[in-house]
Amino acid sequence: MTSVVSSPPRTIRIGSRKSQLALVQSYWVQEQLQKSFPEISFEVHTMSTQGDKILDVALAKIGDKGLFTKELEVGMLNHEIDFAVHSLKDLPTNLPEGLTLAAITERENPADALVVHEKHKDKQIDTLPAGAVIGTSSLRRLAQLRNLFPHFTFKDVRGNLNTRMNKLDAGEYDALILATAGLQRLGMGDRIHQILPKEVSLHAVGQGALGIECRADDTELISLLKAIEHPETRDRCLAERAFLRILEGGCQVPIGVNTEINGENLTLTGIVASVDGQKLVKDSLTGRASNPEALGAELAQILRQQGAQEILSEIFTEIQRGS
Ligand SMILES: NCc1[nH]cc(CCC(=O)O)c1CC(=O)O
Repeated sequence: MTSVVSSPPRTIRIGSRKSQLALVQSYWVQEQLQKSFPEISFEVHTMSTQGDKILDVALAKIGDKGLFTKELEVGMLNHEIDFAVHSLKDLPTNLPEGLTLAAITERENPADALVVHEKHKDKQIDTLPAGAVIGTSSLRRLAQLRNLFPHFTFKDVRGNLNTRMNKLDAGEYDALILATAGLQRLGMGDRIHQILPKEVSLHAVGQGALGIECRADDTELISLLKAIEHPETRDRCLAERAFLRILEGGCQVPIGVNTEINGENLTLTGIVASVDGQKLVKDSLTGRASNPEALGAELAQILRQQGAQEILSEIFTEIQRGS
């Protein structure tokens, strides 16, 4: 037989955080790629990120973006790993020089979910009693719920999903607000008591989707990764990310979105709220799904004209003062 010159089979190293959710997501991506490319070997390499180490400080006060992604990005730039799997909502809208968002996978239900203590099993978000202690670590959830339900008490909650559930079941909270997608991926979908409608809570940008980041010059890998991209999720998430990119200014802020695709059209709804839930700017825009980033940017400008910038500037000043 004549020998054929071919490049040696490539091993592709996937970088993942060590959290249970991150591992489930990374192994899912590995499995999908392995099915599409049986001749390539895909290995998962784990790394701790800053966000995994700081567990006792409210996330909103740490304020820095990229808390869950930085170490993985350094690993890619140093060629220790080839790509990283992120919960898209944890991936900053501006990536470091040299890296790119290569693919976005099909999203789970992006909505927030209400999880209740057993004693409230006959209740919904709008029938929980006054003074009910609601656990959330997100300013976005806090602001929107405070606006509609000022009679609740809101308390920060950190730790992995099991820790949070244990705190709820032990009676430290009456209910928690968590991402539907995270609960489903970790096999705790049965704890979802109510999926919050978009009138109650607009979800985070990119919630429920996975973002795959790699070196911008690794064109071979980028074309492989397209095999697991979900075009509709990508269009929706690119509109959401463009909206956030224009509005944000350096920390976790109460910004929520919803997107829907109808045929050729994409509808983006966005909200910017003050942390006390008193001020709230919300609007929707429909345009061609083929130009999602322009739509996101345009909605951001519309909300700015309606006062979003004042709300955001106030939040940045408060955080800088350390309040
Ligand atoms: N901020 C932490 C985080 N990052 C991704 C998810 C859940 C999965 C997802 O939204 O994709 C969560 C937990 C939560 O918000 O309840």
